[in-house]
Amino acid sequence: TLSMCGLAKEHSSAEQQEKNPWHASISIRREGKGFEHCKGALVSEYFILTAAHCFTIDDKAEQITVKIGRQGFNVVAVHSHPQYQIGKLRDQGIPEFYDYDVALVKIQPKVKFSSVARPICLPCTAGASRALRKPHPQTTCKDHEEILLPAGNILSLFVTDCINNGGNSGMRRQTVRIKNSEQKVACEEDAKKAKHYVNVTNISDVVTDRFLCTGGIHPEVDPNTCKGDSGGPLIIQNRLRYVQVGVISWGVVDVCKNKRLPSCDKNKHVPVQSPSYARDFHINVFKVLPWLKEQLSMEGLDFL
Ligand SMILES: Cc1cc(Br)c(Nc2ncc[nH]2)c2c(Cl)c[nH]c12
Repeated sequence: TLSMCGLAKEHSSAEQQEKNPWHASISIRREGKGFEHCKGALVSEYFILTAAHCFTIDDKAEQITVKIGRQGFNVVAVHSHPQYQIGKLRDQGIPEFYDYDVALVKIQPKVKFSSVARPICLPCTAGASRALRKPHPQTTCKDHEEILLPAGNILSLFVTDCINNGGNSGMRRQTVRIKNSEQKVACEEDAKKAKHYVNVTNISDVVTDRFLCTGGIHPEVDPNTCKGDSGGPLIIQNRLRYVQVGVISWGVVDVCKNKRLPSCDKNKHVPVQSPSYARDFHINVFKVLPWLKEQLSMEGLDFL
Protein backbone atom coordinates (compact mmCIF):
# COMPACT_ATOMS: atom_id res chain seq x y z
CA THR A 1 0.00 0.00 0.00
CA LEU A 2 1.09 3.57 -0.54
CA SER A 3 2.91 4.38 2.72
CA MET A 4 1.33 7.32 4.52
CA CYS A 5 3.81 9.93 5.70
CA GLY A 6 3.45 12.03 8.85
CA LEU A 7 1.19 9.58 10.68
CA ALA A 8 1.86 8.73 14.34
CA LYS A 9 0.27 6.99 17.29
CA GLU A 10 -1.41 9.65 19.38
CA HIS A 11 -2.62 7.81 22.50
CA SER A 12 -0.92 8.94 25.69
CA SER A 13 0.35 5.43 26.54
CA ALA A 14 2.12 5.09 23.17
CA GLU A 15 5.92 4.87 23.20
CA GLN A 16 7.87 8.06 22.45
CA GLN A 17 9.12 6.55 19.17
CA GLU A 18 5.55 5.66 18.18
CA LYS A 19 4.57 9.30 18.74
CA ASN A 20 7.55 10.50 16.67
CA PRO A 21 8.25 7.53 14.35
CA TRP A 22 10.41 9.66 11.97
CA HIS A 23 12.82 10.66 14.75
CA ALA A 24 16.39 9.59 14.06
CA SER A 25 19.49 9.89 16.25
CA ILE A 26 22.79 10.37 14.45
CA SER A 27 26.17 9.70 16.11
CA ILE A 28 29.51 10.50 14.52
CA ARG A 29 32.55 8.82 16.10
CA ARG A 30 35.74 10.89 15.86
CA GLU A 31 39.09 9.30 16.80
CA GLY A 32 40.22 10.65 20.16
CA LYS A 33 37.37 13.15 20.28
CA GLY A 34 34.46 10.92 21.28
CA PHE A 35 31.10 11.40 19.57
CA GLU A 36 29.11 14.21 18.01
CA HIS A 37 25.35 13.76 18.27
CA CYS A 38 22.70 15.17 15.97
CA LYS A 39 19.09 14.47 15.13
CA GLY A 40 17.33 13.87 11.87
CA ALA A 41 14.01 12.89 10.33
CA LEU A 42 13.23 9.84 8.19
CA VAL A 43 11.87 11.17 4.88
CA SER A 44 11.86 7.97 2.74
CA GLU A 45 12.94 4.28 2.90
CA TYR A 46 16.62 5.19 2.52
CA PHE A 47 17.06 8.84 3.57
CA ILE A 48 17.33 10.90 6.77
CA LEU A 49 17.11 14.70 6.45
CA THR A 50 19.48 16.48 8.88
CA ALA A 51 21.90 19.42 9.21
CA ALA A 52 25.06 19.60 7.12
CA HIS A 53 27.04 21.10 10.05
CA CYS A 54 26.82 17.74 11.88
CA PHE A 55 29.53 16.45 9.55
CA THR A 56 33.02 17.51 8.54
CA ILE A 57 34.62 16.77 5.18
CA ASP A 58 36.88 14.21 6.92
CA ASP A 59 33.99 12.14 8.33
CA LYS A 60 33.72 8.73 6.67
CA ALA A 61 30.41 6.88 6.36
CA GLU A 62 31.81 4.11 8.63
CA GLN A 63 32.16 6.62 11.51
CA ILE A 64 28.44 7.49 11.40
CA THR A 65 25.56 5.48 12.87
CA VAL A 66 21.86 6.22 12.67
CA LYS A 67 19.24 4.92 15.10
CA ILE A 68 15.50 4.98 14.51
CA GLY A 69 14.01 3.88 17.82
CA ARG A 70 16.03 0.86 18.88
CA GLN A 71 16.99 -0.06 15.33
CA GLY A 72 20.51 0.78 14.14
CA PHE A 73 21.44 1.51 10.50
CA ASN A 74 24.66 1.84 8.56
CA VAL A 75 25.38 4.96 6.57
CA VAL A 76 26.05 4.60 2.85
CA ALA A 77 26.67 8.28 2.10
CA VAL A 78 26.14 11.86 3.30
CA HIS A 79 24.97 14.38 0.70
CA SER A 80 25.36 17.93 2.05
CA HIS A 81 23.69 20.79 0.18
CA PRO A 82 26.15 22.03 -2.49
CA GLN A 83 25.80 25.64 -1.30
CA TYR A 84 26.60 24.82 2.34
CA GLN A 85 30.00 26.33 3.17
CA ILE A 86 30.53 27.03 6.87
CA GLY A 87 33.74 29.03 6.27
CA LYS A 88 32.41 31.13 3.37
CA LEU A 89 32.33 34.46 5.24
CA ARG A 90 35.31 33.92 7.56
CA ASP A 91 37.15 36.87 5.95
CA GLN A 92 34.16 39.08 6.83
CA GLY A 93 34.41 38.23 10.54
CA ILE A 94 31.70 35.60 10.44
CA PRO A 95 33.42 32.45 11.79
CA GLU A 96 30.51 30.08 11.09
CA PHE A 97 28.00 30.56 8.28
CA TYR A 98 25.00 28.20 8.34
CA ASP A 99 23.30 29.07 5.06
CA TYR A 100 21.94 25.92 3.30
CA ASP A 101 22.75 23.89 6.44
CA VAL A 102 21.01 20.68 5.29
CA ALA A 103 22.16 17.16 4.40
CA LEU A 104 20.60 13.86 3.35
CA VAL A 105 22.06 10.71 4.93
CA LYS A 106 21.54 7.53 2.92
CA ILE A 107 21.16 4.48 5.21
CA GLN A 108 20.99 0.73 4.78
CA PRO A 109 19.22 -1.61 5.00
CA LYS A 110 16.04 -0.11 3.57
CA VAL A 111 13.77 0.97 6.45
CA LYS A 112 10.78 -1.32 6.94
CA PHE A 113 7.97 1.07 7.91
CA SER A 114 6.18 0.25 11.16
CA SER A 115 4.59 2.00 14.13
CA VAL A 116 8.12 2.99 15.26
CA ALA A 117 9.61 3.83 11.87
CA ARG A 118 7.62 5.97 9.47
CA PRO A 119 8.63 8.97 7.34
CA ILE A 120 7.48 12.51 8.03
CA CYS A 121 5.80 14.36 5.15
CA LEU A 122 7.91 16.77 3.14
CA PRO A 123 6.11 19.82 1.71
CA CYS A 124 5.30 19.84 -2.02
CA THR A 125 4.86 16.08 -2.24
CA ALA A 126 1.72 14.06 -3.01
CA GLY A 127 1.96 12.63 0.53
CA ALA A 128 1.81 16.12 2.04
CA SER A 129 -1.25 16.98 -0.09
CA ARG A 130 -2.94 13.81 1.28
CA ALA A 131 -1.86 14.68 4.83
CA LEU A 132 -3.28 18.19 4.39
CA ARG A 133 -6.47 16.65 2.93
CA LYS A 134 -6.02 18.60 -0.28
CA PRO A 135 -6.79 17.19 -3.75
CA HIS A 136 -3.85 15.80 -5.75
CA PRO A 137 -2.63 16.91 -8.28
CA GLN A 138 -4.76 20.11 -8.22
CA THR A 139 -3.01 21.38 -5.05
CA THR A 140 0.26 23.24 -5.77
CA CYS A 141 3.49 23.74 -3.82
CA LYS A 142 2.47 27.38 -3.38
CA ASP A 143 -0.78 26.17 -1.78
CA HIS A 144 1.32 24.08 0.64
CA GLU A 145 3.42 27.13 1.57
CA GLU A 146 0.30 29.26 2.16
CA ILE A 147 -1.24 26.55 4.34
CA LEU A 148 1.90 25.67 6.32
CA LEU A 149 3.72 29.02 6.56
CA PRO A 150 1.09 31.79 6.52
CA ALA A 151 1.95 35.31 7.74
CA GLY A 152 1.90 35.48 11.54
CA ASN A 153 3.23 33.46 14.47
CA ILE A 154 2.99 29.82 13.41
CA LEU A 155 2.76 27.05 16.02
CA SER A 156 5.38 24.38 15.37
CA LEU A 157 7.15 21.66 17.31
CA PHE A 158 10.54 20.05 17.69
CA VAL A 159 11.75 17.13 19.81
CA THR A 160 14.52 17.41 22.39
CA ASP A 161 16.21 14.92 24.72
CA CYS A 162 15.01 14.48 28.31
CA ILE A 163 15.67 12.20 31.27
CA ASN A 164 12.79 9.89 32.18
CA ASN A 165 12.20 8.52 35.68
CA GLY A 166 14.18 5.37 34.76
CA GLY A 167 17.20 7.62 34.33
CA ASN A 168 17.65 6.90 30.63
CA SER A 169 17.09 9.43 27.91
CA GLY A 170 13.74 9.96 26.25
CA MET A 171 12.34 12.55 23.91
CA ARG A 172 10.08 15.47 24.65
CA ARG A 173 8.09 17.65 22.27
CA GLN A 174 8.69 21.39 22.52
CA THR A 175 6.18 23.88 21.09
CA VAL A 176 7.61 27.04 19.51
CA ARG A 177 6.26 29.82 17.30
CA ILE A 178 7.80 30.59 13.91
CA LYS A 179 7.91 34.40 13.70
CA ASN A 180 6.57 34.86 10.20
CA SER A 181 5.15 38.28 10.92
CA GLU A 182 6.36 41.76 11.79
CA GLN A 183 8.17 40.05 14.71
CA LYS A 184 10.47 38.34 12.20
CA VAL A 185 12.78 41.39 12.12
CA ALA A 186 13.22 41.43 15.93
CA CYS A 187 13.74 37.66 15.90
CA GLU A 188 16.51 37.95 13.33
CA GLU A 189 18.09 41.02 15.01
CA ASP A 190 18.68 38.93 18.15
CA ALA A 191 21.11 36.80 16.13
CA LYS A 192 23.62 39.57 16.93
CA LYS A 193 23.57 38.38 20.55
CA ALA A 194 25.21 35.09 19.52
CA LYS A 195 28.84 35.18 20.65
CA HIS A 196 29.96 34.30 17.12
CA TYR A 197 28.17 37.27 15.58
CA VAL A 198 28.78 40.15 18.01
CA ASN A 199 30.77 42.13 15.41
CA VAL A 200 28.28 41.57 12.59
CA THR A 201 26.81 44.88 11.45
CA ASN A 202 24.39 43.66 8.78
CA ILE A 203 22.62 40.67 10.35
CA SER A 204 21.08 39.70 7.01
CA ASP A 205 24.61 38.56 6.05
CA VAL A 206 24.20 35.79 8.64
CA VAL A 207 20.43 35.27 8.73
CA THR A 208 19.72 34.76 5.04
CA ASP A 209 16.40 34.10 3.30
CA ARG A 210 16.82 30.39 3.98
CA PHE A 211 16.03 30.70 7.71
CA LEU A 212 12.92 30.44 9.85
CA CYS A 213 13.20 32.07 13.30
CA THR A 214 11.71 30.81 16.61
CA GLY A 215 12.31 31.59 20.29
CA GLY A 216 12.01 34.70 22.42
CA ILE A 217 9.25 35.66 24.87
CA HIS A 218 6.60 37.27 22.63
CA PRO A 219 3.76 36.36 22.16
CA GLU A 220 4.69 33.47 24.56
CA VAL A 221 7.94 32.20 26.04
CA ASP A 222 9.36 29.72 23.51
CA PRO A 223 11.67 26.91 24.64
CA ASN A 224 15.06 26.89 22.94
CA THR A 225 17.14 24.30 21.11
CA CYS A 226 20.37 22.75 22.33
CA LYS A 227 23.33 21.97 20.12
CA GLY A 228 22.35 18.29 20.28
CA ASP A 229 19.04 19.13 18.61
CA SER A 230 20.89 20.12 15.42
CA GLY A 231 19.41 18.51 12.33
CA GLY A 232 16.09 17.67 13.94
CA PRO A 233 12.86 18.57 12.14
CA LEU A 234 10.73 21.66 12.83
CA ILE A 235 7.23 20.27 12.36
CA ILE A 236 3.75 21.64 11.69
CA GLN A 237 0.92 19.46 12.97
CA ASN A 238 -2.28 19.67 10.92
CA ARG A 239 -5.04 17.68 12.66
CA LEU A 240 -3.32 14.30 13.17
CA ARG A 241 -0.75 14.59 10.43
CA TYR A 242 2.75 16.03 10.57
CA VAL A 243 4.71 17.95 7.91
CA GLN A 244 8.36 19.04 8.24
CA VAL A 245 8.90 22.74 7.38
CA GLY A 246 12.38 23.26 8.89
CA VAL A 247 15.70 21.68 9.84
CA ILE A 248 17.13 22.87 13.18
CA SER A 249 20.39 24.66 12.28
CA TRP A 250 21.75 27.00 14.98
CA GLY A 251 20.79 29.14 17.94
CA VAL A 252 21.89 32.14 20.01
CA VAL A 253 22.13 30.42 23.43
CA ASP A 254 22.86 26.76 24.06
CA VAL A 255 20.41 26.23 26.92
CA CYS A 256 21.76 22.71 27.57
CA LYS A 257 25.40 23.68 27.95
CA ASN A 258 26.64 22.42 31.37
CA LYS A 259 23.02 21.77 32.37
CA ARG A 260 21.23 18.54 33.23
CA LEU A 261 18.72 17.37 30.63
CA PRO A 262 15.12 18.39 31.47
CA SER A 263 12.84 15.75 32.92
CA CYS A 264 10.57 13.92 30.47
CA ASP A 265 7.73 14.20 32.93
CA LYS A 266 5.57 17.08 31.61
CA ASN A 267 4.30 17.82 35.12
CA LYS A 268 7.81 18.55 36.37
CA HIS A 269 7.73 21.92 34.63
CA VAL A 270 11.26 23.00 33.87
CA PRO A 271 11.45 26.74 34.68
CA VAL A 272 12.43 28.38 31.40
CA GLN A 273 15.38 30.56 32.24
CA SER A 274 16.37 31.53 28.68
CA PRO A 275 16.91 35.24 27.97
CA SER A 276 14.47 37.09 25.69
CA TYR A 277 17.09 37.19 22.92
CA ALA A 278 17.46 33.36 22.89
CA ARG A 279 16.39 32.62 19.33
CA ASP A 280 16.76 29.57 17.11
CA PHE A 281 17.24 29.37 13.36
CA HIS A 282 16.02 26.61 11.08
CA ILE A 283 16.55 26.02 7.37
CA ASN A 284 13.20 26.52 5.61
CA VAL A 285 12.51 23.30 3.66
CA PHE A 286 10.63 25.31 1.02
CA LYS A 287 13.91 27.09 0.21
CA VAL A 288 15.84 23.88 -0.61
CA LEU A 289 13.19 22.01 -2.62
CA PRO A 290 15.11 21.80 -5.93
CA TRP A 291 17.98 20.03 -4.10
CA LEU A 292 15.56 17.72 -2.19
CA LYS A 293 13.70 16.88 -5.40
CA GLU A 294 16.97 15.97 -7.15
CA GLN A 295 18.41 13.93 -4.27
CA LEU A 296 15.15 12.08 -3.54
CA SER A 297 14.07 11.55 -7.16
CA MET A 298 14.27 7.73 -6.83
CA GLU A 299 12.41 7.53 -3.52
CA GLY A 300 8.88 7.56 -4.88
CA LEU A 301 7.96 10.73 -3.01
CA ASP A 302 6.10 12.23 -6.00
CA PHE A 303 7.15 15.89 -5.69
CA LEU A 304 4.61 18.43 -6.99
C1 LIG B 1 20.94 23.80 17.43
C2 LIG B 1 22.20 24.58 17.65
C3 LIG B 1 23.29 24.43 16.80
C4 LIG B 1 24.43 25.18 17.02
BR1 LIG B 1 25.88 24.96 15.83
C5 LIG B 1 24.55 26.08 18.06
N1 LIG B 1 25.75 26.81 18.25
C6 LIG B 1 25.95 27.96 17.51
N2 LIG B 1 25.00 28.80 17.11
C7 LIG B 1 25.63 29.79 16.42
C8 LIG B 1 26.97 29.49 16.37
N3 LIG B 1 27.14 28.35 17.05
C9 LIG B 1 23.45 26.24 18.93
C10 LIG B 1 23.18 27.04 20.03
CL1 LIG B 1 24.25 28.18 20.76
C11 LIG B 1 21.92 26.77 20.45
N4 LIG B 1 21.36 25.83 19.65
C12 LIG B 1 22.28 25.50 18.70
